[in-house]
Amino acid sequence: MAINCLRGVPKTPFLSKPLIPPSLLFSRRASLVVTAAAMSYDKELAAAKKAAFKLMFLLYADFGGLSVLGFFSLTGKVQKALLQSDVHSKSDKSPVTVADYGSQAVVSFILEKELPTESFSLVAEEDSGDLRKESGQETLQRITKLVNDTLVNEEAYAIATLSTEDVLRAIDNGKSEGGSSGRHWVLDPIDGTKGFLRGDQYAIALALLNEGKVVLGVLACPNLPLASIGSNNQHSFESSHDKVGCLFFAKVDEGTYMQSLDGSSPVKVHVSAIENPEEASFFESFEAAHSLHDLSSSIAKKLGVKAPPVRIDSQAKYGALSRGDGDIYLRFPHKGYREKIWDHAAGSIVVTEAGGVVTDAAGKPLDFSKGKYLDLDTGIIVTNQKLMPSLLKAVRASIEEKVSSL
Ligand SMILES: Nc1ncnc2c1ncn2[C@@H]1O[C@H](COP(=O)(O)O)[C@@H](O)[C@H]1OP(=O)(O)O
Ligand SMILES: [Mg+2]
Ligand SMILES: [Mg+2]
Ligand SMILES: [Mg+2]
Repeated sequence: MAINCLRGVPKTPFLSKPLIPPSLLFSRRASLVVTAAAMSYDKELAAAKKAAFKLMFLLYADFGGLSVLGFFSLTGKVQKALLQSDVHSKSDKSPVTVADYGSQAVVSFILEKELPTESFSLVAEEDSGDLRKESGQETLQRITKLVNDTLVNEEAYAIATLSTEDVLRAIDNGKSEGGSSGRHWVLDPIDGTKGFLRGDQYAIALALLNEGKVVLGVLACPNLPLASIGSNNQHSFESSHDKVGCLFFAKVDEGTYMQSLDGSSPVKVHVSAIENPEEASFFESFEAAHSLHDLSSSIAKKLGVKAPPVRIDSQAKYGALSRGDGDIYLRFPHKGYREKIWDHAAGSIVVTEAGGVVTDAAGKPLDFSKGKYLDLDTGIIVTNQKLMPSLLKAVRASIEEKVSSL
């Protein structure tokens, strides 16, 4: 397996925290240290992984017959074909499916049930507006069935069958505005819906913000092969016989881990250690409408990158980069597009905890504390620490060239 990894599971963070020196006792700093020590986010991570794994099994293309969790009457292939056939268009013309809504309802429901003592705030992509209209009733019935099928084995929740109203409420839990104080979950229920519909890459991306910072992220990529998807290895994931389905997870200061669907232990992953741009490869969006491919290729040329771009959908790019499949991710949306926090929160912690760097085109860290939008300069660039200075230089030069040619 071409992954930079060390086998092992995360250590219990309590054991590695220093004791508080007497001089700090009763001071404001001491209370901050105590608070930080108390915040292991273990149960939050467990809840987030539970929701993401359930959805991975639900959406996994070649699930057929495998009944590890035993909660499906349909095989994955049939299930997924049904989900992919039910597509609607949102007001911004982007597609939304029963899977997007169903995934948001399932995550919202599981987080609330698993973390009953915490106040619950969720910033998520979908809302129930269209499902409350007459024209949305059939779709709402299908979503409700999907959610009930997914939760059927959760006896511990002691729930009766969920009604359509329960499902609408679970989706609308995602209406929080986020911000710089308190805790907020951030969810993209299906990131890369176009990739999902094509049978290519997509992700379920869930992160937790605390005081405006991402402290935990789970990125489930049901179609991502366990083997590297480096630049010489582009193929149709659906037809691949390789093992597919990877879940990445990261907690602040504890590294990034990857887990497969077969129940094996998580492996620690690292970004690549490449220093020479000539040996580097880069990821960008599959959809040209999502990112300026000509700007990326000008940057790559200036840097001296020789390999062609690896074009894949969704935050699977962050996951692949976190395990060293590629070295750079370039994202330059068309003018006027505003990036949302749910498109980067989980991916960014997965990469930074694996040793990488995520900034805007000006080299500033992403700021997740401003509500549902990221307020940033021009684009998003991701790479390892060694390559970042020369990448930033190439980005600046290419942007200047582009501006002066207009
Ligand atoms: N016009 C756009 N420009 C940039 N990103 C977009 C645009 N429209 C949708 N997106 C979002 O970009 C992300 C996918 O980008 P990519 O696959 O190119 O990396 C998704 O989050 C997608 O939303 P969605 O979550 O609805 O799929
Ligand atoms: Mg969408
Ligand atoms: Mg998205
Ligand atoms: Mg989405």
